[in-house]
Amino acid sequence: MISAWDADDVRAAEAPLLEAGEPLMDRAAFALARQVLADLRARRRHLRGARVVLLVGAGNNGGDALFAGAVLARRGVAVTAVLVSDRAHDGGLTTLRRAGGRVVDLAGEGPERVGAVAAQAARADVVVDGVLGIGARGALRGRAAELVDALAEALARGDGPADGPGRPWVVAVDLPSGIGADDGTLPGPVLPADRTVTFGAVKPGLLLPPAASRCGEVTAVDIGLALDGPPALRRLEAADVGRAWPVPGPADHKYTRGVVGVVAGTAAYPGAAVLTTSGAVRAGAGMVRYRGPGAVGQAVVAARPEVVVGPGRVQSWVVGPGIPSGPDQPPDADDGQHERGGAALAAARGELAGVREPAPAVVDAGGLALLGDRCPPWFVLTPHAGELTTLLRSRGEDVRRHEVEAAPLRWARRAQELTGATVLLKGGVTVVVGPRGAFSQADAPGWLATAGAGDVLAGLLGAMLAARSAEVVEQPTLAAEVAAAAALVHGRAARRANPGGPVAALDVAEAVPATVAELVGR
Ligand SMILES: NC(=O)C1=CN([C@@H]2O[C@H](COP(=O)(O)OP(=O)(O)OC[C@H]3O[C@@H](n4cnc5c(N)ncnc54)[C@H](O)[C@@H]3O)[C@@H](O)[C@H]2O)[C@@H](O)CC1
Ligand SMILES: [K+]
Repeated sequence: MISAWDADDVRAAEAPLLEAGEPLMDRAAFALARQVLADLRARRRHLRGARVVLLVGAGNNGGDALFAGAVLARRGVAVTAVLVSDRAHDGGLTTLRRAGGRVVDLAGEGPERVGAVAAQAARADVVVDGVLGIGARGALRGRAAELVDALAEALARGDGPADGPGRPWVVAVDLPSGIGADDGTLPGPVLPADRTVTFGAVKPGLLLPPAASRCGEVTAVDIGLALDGPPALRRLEAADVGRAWPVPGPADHKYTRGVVGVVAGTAAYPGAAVLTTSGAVRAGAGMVRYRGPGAVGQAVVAARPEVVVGPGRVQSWVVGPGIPSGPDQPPDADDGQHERGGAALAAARGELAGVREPAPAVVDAGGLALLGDRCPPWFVLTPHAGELTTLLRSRGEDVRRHEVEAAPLRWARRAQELTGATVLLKGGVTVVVGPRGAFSQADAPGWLATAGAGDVLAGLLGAMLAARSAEVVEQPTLAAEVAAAAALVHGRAARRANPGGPVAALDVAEAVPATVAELVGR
């Protein structure tokens, strides 16, 4: 598991150590220098003659870069520090100069000089981005913004060392300067990094869209901070999911494995019913019950003879894939699925006459229009950004889709607060928010963005919730963890279905059993 802490928590953990005189910056800078040396060695035969440009801001982030630059200079690397602010870390600057580093001051310079320096930096072997760290407030401003803009443009054009592999390797210090450390937003220009060396703890912004795609490989360095509060964000890894997977024993039967009830698909969209039930069957549900129009039920059974059509005991519900949601739908276009979905959600709340036990529910697509005012945390909503926008707007938030995409954690959290449910926001990186704690999962290849993939995820998640039905209802935080695990399995199954190439949704479902076997076999 990767845990990430907000900037304030990192600062609070640093404070007592700094007071005690612990050399945190030395540790950070030394680790940064070691990583840059390793990256240089991977790219060229000799350190001597290698060129490193440091982009240096006013604060301690720039200090880290300057001290690391001094270590590099002592190893024979040609180091140039470009100061983008009126101030720079005094000790760092003196140390770099003593080690033989050059300093270029951009304070008071015009756009021409900024352009020339950017062109020089574009010919370095490594650019170290130490403009801003966790002290950043809003978008990069002034000279820093101009330089980063010019350099990002030069790098995108492919200007770079004639004898090198095309362009410099960019290493961000703590985080790519100008991203939102806590929320992964991109308020302004950012120099995309190939690697981010982050100190003390991973910051949530490094794991969250849209900033995560600007961070490259994230290398976390321990500088001795004790972060003992709960992390702001977590990311499950394969071993976490393997450990938690309920592997059946000799005493298990279909009801201990979990029965998934699926309300999905209509005559117009029968495929969603096939894909959702396939996802649930392939994830190892004890049994899958389909609830829907007869003709769709026949298609489901033809594809998956394991599925039982009709009512009966259910330990988790999946409501909504392939069910229309728009107000412009004629009332009979849903083949009775809204009514079945409403009954399923009432049963899942524990409010249906004759149903004693509440049960977890996955609420997807058209099911989202069936939610009441407040939901229990064992309801997992699985919208994409467009559906989340509709949900938020229906609850009074004046928000547009592009705003949701620009700050997915913020808006998933808002939807969690407004509904009480657990929210899984689908995307290239999946964000899950429960009543306490959030996850981000980046397991899926881009190829997974294909019609029907979400239906498979809904079925897969339904099966995972059914297997731990009572626990999920009892522990308000568990649904989010199970949802994050489902996103991991889904993404890995897509990779397994066709490594490096296109996948169809049903192929993803078919790849789930082998994916799970690999996870639990660890
Ligand atoms: N506190 C510590 O002891 C440690 C801090 N470390 C480093 O220190 C960093 C935090 O240092 P600071 O708190 O000095 O903050 P930063 O270095 O992130 O930047 C703060 C400075 O940037 C300016 N600034 C803020 N927003 C700006 C914007 N949008 N455009 C232009 N300038 C802006 C501020 O005026 C301030 O002077 C961490 O990210 C990490 O790299 C590490 O050395 C480890 C130890
Ligand atoms: K930085």
